[in-house]
Amino acid sequence: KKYNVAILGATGAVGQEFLNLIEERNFPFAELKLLASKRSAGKKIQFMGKEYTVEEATDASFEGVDIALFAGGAASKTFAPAAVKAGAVVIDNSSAFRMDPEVPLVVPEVNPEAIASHKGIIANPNCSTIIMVMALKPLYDVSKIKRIVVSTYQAVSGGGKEAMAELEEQVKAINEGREVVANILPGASLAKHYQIAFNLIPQIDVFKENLYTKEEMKMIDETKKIMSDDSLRITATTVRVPVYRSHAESVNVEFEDEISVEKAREVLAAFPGVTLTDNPDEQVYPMPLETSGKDDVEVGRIRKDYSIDNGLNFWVCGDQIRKGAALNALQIAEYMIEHDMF
Ligand SMILES: O=C(O)CCCc1cccc(C(=O)O)c1C(=O)O
Repeated sequence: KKYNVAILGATGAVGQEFLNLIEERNFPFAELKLLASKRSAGKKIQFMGKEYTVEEATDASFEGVDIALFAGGAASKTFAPAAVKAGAVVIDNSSAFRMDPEVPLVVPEVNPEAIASHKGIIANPNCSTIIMVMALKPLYDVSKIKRIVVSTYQAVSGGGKEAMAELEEQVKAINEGREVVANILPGASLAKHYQIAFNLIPQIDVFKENLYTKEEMKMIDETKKIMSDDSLRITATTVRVPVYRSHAESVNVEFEDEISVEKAREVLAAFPGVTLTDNPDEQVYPMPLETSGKDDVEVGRIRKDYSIDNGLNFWVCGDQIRKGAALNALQIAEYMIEHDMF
């Protein structure tokens, strides 16, 4: 069986990755519609030997569409109702519906059982959340998690193509002795912008009343929903780093019971979508340059946290555009096809 697919936000970094993955994974599509804002409409995209013209998204765009892949951003809130009404299943990479009790928030390797309760929209979690829960799930199955402390080192790709271009341009300007310009990071709509080249910016998205950023609160709130455990104690610090495509995260976990490093390595190595990259004797550990372009998240630096009972530390890296966004969303659609849920 083949499915009529629409990609909303087809011209952005995530939209482009959807196309790469649809081809690479032989996703069974019949018709393919590329939708974007008025600004990008009319753009021609070559895909699998055919030329597609990007159309401006309207409510009518979703007639006859079976699977609507939303790359993210504000358009999701605008068009999700019409897409659902047209009978499409929306897999939305934006935060618009993630915390809606009617909307499953899914990482297919972690909580696939949540998909069945969908009412037309399935939410793709925030990239940093996806990457972290891929490592947490196999460990949680061994012993219930009490508390998580995570610090992230997030690639500029999370700020979109423009943020990637900004890093590249700043490095060039520095090498050529030209003035360094910052217009995008830490966020295009924020009042102040800072150089990211050779710098770290401890702000991703806006600050909330509680002095956390939206990105930090997403990791906290979304992880509880995905793990179905509101008793989880989580704190997060999310930082922008001068890396192109992969996010890295330092995670500290306190469990109910002790888990040995050996046991942790065993269950992580066995978990689909995770690669164990952990051998200090050989200086082997995950690095963003290595995980970019790959499907799996990689886990290493696994060690006991001797400062508490039943604690472990680990380091996890994953491609933010791939498993952090487009791959996870496409895997949700693949799961639904495999389990005949359309
Ligand atoms: O910056 C990063 O490294 C990740 C940010 C991802 C992101 C960017 C803009 C808007 C949203 C959003 O949907 O709210 C999201 C999201 O939460 O997926």
